[in-house]
Amino acid sequence: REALEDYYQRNREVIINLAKAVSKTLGFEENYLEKEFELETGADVSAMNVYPPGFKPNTQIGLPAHYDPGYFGSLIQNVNGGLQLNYKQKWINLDMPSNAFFIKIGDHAEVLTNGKYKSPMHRVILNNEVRRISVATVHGPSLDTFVKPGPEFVGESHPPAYRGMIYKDSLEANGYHEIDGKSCMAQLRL
Ligand SMILES: O=C(O)CCC(=O)C(=O)O
Ligand SMILES: [Fe+2]
Repeated sequence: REALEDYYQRNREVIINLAKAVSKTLGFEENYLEKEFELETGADVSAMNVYPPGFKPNTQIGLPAHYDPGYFGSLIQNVNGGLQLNYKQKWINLDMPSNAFFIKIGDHAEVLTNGKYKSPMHRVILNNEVRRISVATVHGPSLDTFVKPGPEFVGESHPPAYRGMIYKDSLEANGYHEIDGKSCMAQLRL
């Protein structure tokens, strides 16, 4: 329990610092994302996943294709291999050592940036030999935050590509992170 608390605390420090760095990269002041997503009361949800070894060589699905809500998603795992990201309609294996920390863009960063940043579709393939354990955390805005494309990302050549929604409602649209291939993105895309 102590180790987990320590992990989540440090995890959040990294995430908030990354939010500052990304805000600056986007050309804003460093608290831009923290303000837009009201991160003082941000809602993080974490899942600990255990995947058994597979029986057939690298084909069995451990977790079907889906998108994650939130602005960033972070991941640690005990063995390399398993997570695949969809890029240009192809599945790419994430090559990530077991001592690494992986962060990806979530659906609500895609909405805020009006599609400038993309939330990758991903899935998990069972490893043949070993059991895989992962801790995946969805870093979300405050539950009451209304997330819509930021005015800075909308213009004549960039009409809004997503509708706005209260974060809590988009979690509901997402089936509260039930993995069934469904995503709030289907309802947010215009
Ligand atoms: O176990 C993993 O690598 C990913 C888990 C995941 O995508 C999730 O919990 O949303
Ligand atoms: Fe996921």
